[in-house]
Amino acid sequence: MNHPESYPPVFRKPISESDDQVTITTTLKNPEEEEPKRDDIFLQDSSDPVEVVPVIDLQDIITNLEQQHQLEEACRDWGIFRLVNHGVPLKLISQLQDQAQKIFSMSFEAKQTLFNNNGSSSTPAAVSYFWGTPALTPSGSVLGKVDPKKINWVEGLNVLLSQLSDYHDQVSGDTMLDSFRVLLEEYGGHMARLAREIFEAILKTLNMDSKQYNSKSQLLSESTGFVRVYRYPKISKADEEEAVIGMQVHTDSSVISILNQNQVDGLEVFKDDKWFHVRPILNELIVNLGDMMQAISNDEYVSVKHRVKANKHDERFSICYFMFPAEDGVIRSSKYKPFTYKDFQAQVQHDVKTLGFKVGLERFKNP
Ligand SMILES: O=C(O)CCC(=O)C(=O)O
Ligand SMILES: [Fe+2]
Repeated sequence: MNHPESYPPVFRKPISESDDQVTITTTLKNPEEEEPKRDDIFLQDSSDPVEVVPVIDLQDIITNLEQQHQLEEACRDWGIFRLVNHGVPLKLISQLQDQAQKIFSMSFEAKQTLFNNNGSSSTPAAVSYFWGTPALTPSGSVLGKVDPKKINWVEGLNVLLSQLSDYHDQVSGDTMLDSFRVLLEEYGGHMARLAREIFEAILKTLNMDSKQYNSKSQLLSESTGFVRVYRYPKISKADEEEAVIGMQVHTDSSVISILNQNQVDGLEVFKDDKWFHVRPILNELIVNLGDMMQAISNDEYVSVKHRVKANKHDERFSICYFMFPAEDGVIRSSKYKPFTYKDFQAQVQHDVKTLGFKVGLERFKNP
């Protein structure tokens, strides 16, 4: 483990030696997920099927009928695809990855101080630091309780893109944070462009009548976009004996999520009762559909179940972007009661707090 002092204390010793007095807690457990079994340890060397995730060329999806057909198949059968020709400079991606690595290698205490004391409920922090769970409140603090035995071996920075301009004043003088902010702004701009273009192409494949909605921005609102930057520690030999997970099985609540990862394996998707690796390939982004896209498409398309395995060879970094419908935009489709993203988010927060897991779309299905 590089810079052990940079990790949350619980990650510094093998899980078998951890005491159970962990103060943060939660789990966003998928109700369909079975308890991890000894033979389902989330490790890297298992004999999972190799990946065959479809590849989509962004340049072609608006105009090329064949690519539109492939996009439709990818959304229907997988809910995830690799994106090529996306126009995001490789240099920007690698600079952002480098900067994130530098920030994560600061001491745990420094990260806690730097990122957790600068927000209020009316103005949430632009960047907040969390670990052990991906389940956060909209303003970026940890939601609910974590079962210490099911800690997600991940730490992250939650970046509210709409708050980044204010962040400028807070970080002035800190060169590292200021260049992180500048890179995030540029990256966020590219992600919003991609989400819009992909969404447009997806609506086309659905032959959706946009008159059903007052405007498309109800379904996909740029102001909701946020970024999560993750570091997954390399796990130690002793931890292999335990069921270690990087990130537990879940579906995203978003319309669209866009991911870039360093060259370290971990992400897996669930299809036809099997887990598939989504291997990192240089200069490709991974796009997955979330719950809101599934509802908008009236279940034609899938919000894909995915998870991240712990890796015993290397640290893994990933940067995920999520875009949502406007809070008050009503989603209407015959399989669901009309609902807004605000309703959905409130229900998810309630379920995670009271039940310990996200129930998700089932809550809004018509009987
Ligand atoms: O780190 C990854 O590859 C995936 C993260 C993820 O699934 C999420 O943040 O929802
Ligand atoms: Fe996810």
